[in-house]
Amino acid sequence: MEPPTAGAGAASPPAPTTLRRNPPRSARPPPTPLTKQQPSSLSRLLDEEAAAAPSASATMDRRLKVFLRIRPLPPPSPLRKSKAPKPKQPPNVCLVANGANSVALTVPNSKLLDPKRARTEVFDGFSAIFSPDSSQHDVFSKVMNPLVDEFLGGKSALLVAMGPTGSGKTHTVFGSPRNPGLLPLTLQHIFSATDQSSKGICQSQRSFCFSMFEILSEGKGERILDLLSDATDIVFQQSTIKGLKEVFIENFADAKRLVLSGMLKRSTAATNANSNRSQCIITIRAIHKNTDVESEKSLNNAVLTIADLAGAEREKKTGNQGTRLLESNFINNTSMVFGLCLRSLLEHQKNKKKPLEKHFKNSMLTRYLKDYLEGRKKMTLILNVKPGDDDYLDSSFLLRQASPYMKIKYTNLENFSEMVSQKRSNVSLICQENIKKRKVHKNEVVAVAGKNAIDKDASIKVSEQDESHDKILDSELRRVSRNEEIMTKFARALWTVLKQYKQKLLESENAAESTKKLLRCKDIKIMELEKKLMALSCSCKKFPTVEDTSVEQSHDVSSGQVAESSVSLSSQTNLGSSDSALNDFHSKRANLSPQFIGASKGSPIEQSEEERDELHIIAVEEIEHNVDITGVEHRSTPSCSQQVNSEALDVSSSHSSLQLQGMGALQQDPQVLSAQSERFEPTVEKTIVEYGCIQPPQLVDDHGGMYPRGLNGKSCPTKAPIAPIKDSQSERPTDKTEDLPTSNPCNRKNTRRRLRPVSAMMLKEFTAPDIFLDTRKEETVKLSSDAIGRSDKLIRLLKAHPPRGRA
Ligand SMILES: Nc1ncnc2c1ncn2[C@@H]1O[C@H](COP(=O)(O)OP(=O)(O)OP(=O)(O)O)[C@@H](O)[C@H]1O
Repeated sequence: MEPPTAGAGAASPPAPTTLRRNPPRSARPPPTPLTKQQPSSLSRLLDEEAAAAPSASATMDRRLKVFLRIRPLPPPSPLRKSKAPKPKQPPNVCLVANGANSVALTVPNSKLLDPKRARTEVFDGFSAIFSPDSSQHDVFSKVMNPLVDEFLGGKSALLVAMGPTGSGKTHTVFGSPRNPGLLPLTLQHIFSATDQSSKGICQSQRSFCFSMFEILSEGKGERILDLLSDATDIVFQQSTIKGLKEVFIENFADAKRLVLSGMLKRSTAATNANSNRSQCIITIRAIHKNTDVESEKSLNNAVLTIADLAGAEREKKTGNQGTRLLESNFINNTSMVFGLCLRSLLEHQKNKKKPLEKHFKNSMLTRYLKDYLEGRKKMTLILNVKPGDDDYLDSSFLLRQASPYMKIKYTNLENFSEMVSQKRSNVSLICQENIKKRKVHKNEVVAVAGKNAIDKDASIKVSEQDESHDKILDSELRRVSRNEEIMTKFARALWTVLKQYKQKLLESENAAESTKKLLRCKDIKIMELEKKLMALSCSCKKFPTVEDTSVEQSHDVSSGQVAESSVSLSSQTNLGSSDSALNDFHSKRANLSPQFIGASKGSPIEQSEEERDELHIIAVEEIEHNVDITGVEHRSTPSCSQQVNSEALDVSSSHSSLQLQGMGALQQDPQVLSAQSERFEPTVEKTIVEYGCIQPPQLVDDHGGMYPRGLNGKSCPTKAPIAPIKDSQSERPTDKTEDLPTSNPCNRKNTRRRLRPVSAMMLKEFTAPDIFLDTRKEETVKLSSDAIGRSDKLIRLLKAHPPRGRA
């Protein structure tokens, strides 16, 4: 029967796709001489190169060895055995060994998207493939025996068992009493070899230290548990474990007992997969007891390490939760970090420019195995896999992850270790020399530098240190100078700002000075106005008291002044200078207006009551008119004069009221006048209290005499005083009886209060600095206090000299 053609392919199943990973490299055959003649120089060279070139097996030896062990399929469960009928077909297997160094992984039908397109992956390049029927001894002989030999030869070695959970890692490493694993077989081999050597092959006597511990998760961290003791103070420091118990083992029986006790202590947790939840590490350290120096050197520091990693697991499969989930994460994380370290090493070996990443820092296990993961010591991997279809994903993941590791090379391990030790010794020597040389002067060091190599290195080191020191100093100086420059600029800017502020301050001081001067001028003006007002009031007071004296007319003396002069006369009479006042009045009389003159001439003394009343009315009107003129004048002057205006109004109104009183007093009986003067006393006091020492009730004239200036209308409720100026202006009464009731004390008071805020406001314009306002207040207070004293004096004088009424 002919094979199916391409055209008949539709009826036959499609050919499976096969991927090959890590195909074995064919070693280049050594060149063979063409003839048996005398070899030429070229052929000699080729021969030498062939001899120098490593053989294929030697190349393979230098690579990281990766073994694959396929565990047998688990036997059917007893329940299945008893009840279910025995399946005719064996369970499907996805992983089969298809050679000495390769396996084929076929995607199971259940995982195929297209069942017609089967897919198989072939993984080549393993050091050996152990089929499910392989024994522990087979594994030991191929995997462990070379490592033990190297260990006994003085080289450290590491075996790591990797694989998914339940794949047979623990079985491979520890085995069972009936079927011992790699560790028991190794111990047995070591002690059998030691026994042989002790029987005469080697004169040296060896002993070994055995330790066993595990790294397990604790919360979100990791911790170490010693499996040979109950010590709890175990600390991991720089790839070494402090506090870990190391037990001397001198024979296989002791070692076997220790392994069993450690196995019992190893923490296991019952998960669905019933797996170990920790990374177990066993170390065997060789100690040479002989005094032979060379043997001791070769055996020292040789450690054989076997690591049984916890199996990576999928959460979906195990159904872990809570703490178990944390453990699972820890296990998977450790496996991942382990793989990353090896991948980084491979990348670094492929391309030296790529740095060797420090992934080992991320896990305690990888930190402990740092030297192996960085390629300084030799390591061997044994991958444990399960061949069933159900484990396809785990097996595929592991094979894909680990197959690249086979390309990791261990080249020049001895040289590397020698180089490292040499480097370390050099470094220590240099450090010692540096400590010494630091005490010596730099020139002396340079002089001594040429004597020997160590001294040379030391001097170079010192000079390098000096250079670096100089560089640091330079950078520091630059930084300091930059800072200084910045500070200088800042200080300049600050100085400029301060200057500007100083200038502004001077300007404001000048403005304050000018304001002070202006205020002084205003004060002077106020004083002058007050004096003028006083003079006017004095001249007005003298008119009505003396009527038989001829006076000359004066253009600046008004009838109001004449009216006021009557008050002045009465007051002056009260003050005890009636004669001089009369003389003065006579002289002033000459200046009176013609109408007054006529009036006085007509009936100088024998004036009827009606005429006198008319004269009084005229006098009052004239006073009001005069005061109105004064008020208008003051209002027309700017701001500060408003104060004067208000004061003038006060004065004029007070004078008017006093004038009325005085005139009334002239008409009344002296006893009545004295009674009225008695009523003045409390009135004056009340007025002082009301004014709050702001408006002085009296003023002093140029001659030191005191004149009544402001007696409040309240003091004479029975006698109505003249109405406030504003009222009198607007409603100038033609009838005296209508005017009197409107000029009550209350109205007067209100008028005064209305004027005060205006004057205060205007004053404020000139007294922006508070200090001047305060000064002004002080002056006012002083004047008020003086006025109080004077009013008291006036009252006393009035009491002592009551005004005399006319006969
Ligand atoms: N090659 C083998 N031959 C016979 N039985 C095996 C083999 N490999 C494993 N087994 C059995 O499979 C079961 C699980 O094996 P083991 O405990 O070694 O798995 P594991 O990989 O260590 O799991 P975990 O990582 O979870 O601890 C054990 O009962 C063991 O006896």
